[in-house]
Amino acid sequence: MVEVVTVRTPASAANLGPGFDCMGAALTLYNEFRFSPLPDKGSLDIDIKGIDVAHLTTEADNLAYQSFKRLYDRLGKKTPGVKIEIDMEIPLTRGLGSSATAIVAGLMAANHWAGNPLNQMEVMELAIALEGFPDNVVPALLGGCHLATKDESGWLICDIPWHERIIPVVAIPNFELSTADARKILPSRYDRQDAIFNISHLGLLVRGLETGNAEWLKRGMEDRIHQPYRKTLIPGYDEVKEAAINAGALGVAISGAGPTLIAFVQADRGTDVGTAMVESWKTHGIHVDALSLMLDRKGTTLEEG
Ligand SMILES: Nc1ncnc2c1ncn2[C@@H]1O[C@H](COP(=O)(O)OP(=O)(O)O)[C@@H](O)[C@H]1O
Ligand SMILES: N[C@@H](CCOP(=O)(O)O)C(=O)O
Repeated sequence: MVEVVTVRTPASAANLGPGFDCMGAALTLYNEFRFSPLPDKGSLDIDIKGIDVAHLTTEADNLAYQSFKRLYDRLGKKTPGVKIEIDMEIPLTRGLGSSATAIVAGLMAANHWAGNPLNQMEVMELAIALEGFPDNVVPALLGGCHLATKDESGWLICDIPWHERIIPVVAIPNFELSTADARKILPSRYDRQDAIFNISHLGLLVRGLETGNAEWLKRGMEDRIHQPYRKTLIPGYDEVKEAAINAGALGVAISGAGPTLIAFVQADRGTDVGTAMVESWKTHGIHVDALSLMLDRKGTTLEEG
């Protein structure tokens, strides 16, 4: 008999500038998913509360259920009846990895109910395949800041040291930008100089995160693979970024596919930087919530009951 399980999964900021489709960090903002058994195989009941619930389906195409079912399909087993209660804290479609939380939670719960036939790496590979890129699901699952790369021998996950004085501040505008739409506008080929720019800046960013070095962080969050294209979808991007830097941000980048911007600050500058971003966006008629968060170091947790 399977038990009720509660899965708590953190938000994530992917890319962090030059780490497009490979690097991301888990943040202390969470969605919670409670899975309870229903007697009839294949039956489903979904109940969602919290932020942005009106935008989510409670039918079988819900991403948490799709992911839950995907694991049973992979095992060649019939999906058991399940009630999923979701408590949303992470705003939807804003570049904070809400889709990754649904994928990771569905897979983790199903794996647990099935008796853990897949190890953590196998669950992660399934999650990456469902999301299409690794930089949200990997930090969401493991916590911390991670880089993921793949070659013919499979995925390799590398943890990125994070200086304890670096605080992530996210400014979340009140409009949505779907990741699919924000990927469509990217070119499929890049100039060699742009590739070199990104490779060198990712190196700077990694060392900046490790040491807290302000110059390395500021320049290390620049990139030429996605931000120059995506900023055209984010009204006020240049001004808001400048306002954050003037208020003391160490560096600023689009969080994931946007429209949220993430600034790194030193401990005591979170409020100043958040307020500067809110005020700057206000001049474009855009309401913004600014949150001073921390790096989540635990990743996804699963508890019985
Ligand atoms: N808690 C959730 N439960 C079910 N589906 C979710 C949940 N969170 C996100 N999703 C799905 O993910 C989509 C948003 O994904 P995406 O455009 O990648 O934005 P984000 O940056 O928030 O991940 C939603 O439209 C919805 O289909
Ligand atoms: N690397 C992806 C990350 C998307 O993150 P999300 O939180 O916006 O879903 C991309 O940049 O497309």
